[in-house]
Amino acid sequence: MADDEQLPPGWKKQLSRSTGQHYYLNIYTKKSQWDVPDKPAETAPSSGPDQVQCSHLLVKHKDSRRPSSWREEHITRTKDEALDLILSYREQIVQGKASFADLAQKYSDCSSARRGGDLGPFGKGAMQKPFEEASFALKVGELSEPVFTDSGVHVILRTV
Ligand SMILES: O=C(CCc1ccccc1)N[C@H](Cc1nc2ccccc2[nH]1)C(=O)O
Repeated sequence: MADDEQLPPGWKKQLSRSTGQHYYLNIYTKKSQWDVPDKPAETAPSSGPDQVQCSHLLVKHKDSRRPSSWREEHITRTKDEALDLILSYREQIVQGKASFADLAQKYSDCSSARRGGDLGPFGKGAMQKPFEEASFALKVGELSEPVFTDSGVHVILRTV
């Protein structure tokens, strides 16, 4: 049975009062495990990447923060109509009938349209919260569900 001194750094051997079995406590995260640890205790739960890179397709509506874009000087569609458009674009992308970059370039109401929707790398605090939370929740290559911000309705593709 490994004693504390033989354990990798950051672990403490404990005795379970309920089962009489030994378990191992990570002294940093306070997480415990039954198996004898074979590597140093992680010092903090992994908090994910500092930055992500995403492309997005934005459809604005009459209640958007700035209901104007390179495509349309005065945007009058409703939020529901914007959502319907985003869902139709998303469906075309999922079915492989069009590429994300093509549709963003043609239809996005954001100036990033000229780059196929690419926003470049960004960290936390750079974008409106709903957009940030959706972006950081995506895996690389994953497409978001519709995301609502003050700018309008987005679909987001995480690229890096
Ligand atoms: O704020 C911008 C520029 C965004 C941008 C960032 C980096 C590179 C290129 C563009 N455009 C807004 C529309 C808009 N609102 C957004 C909210 C979150 C992410 C991208 C967004 N785009 C607008 O045009 O009203």
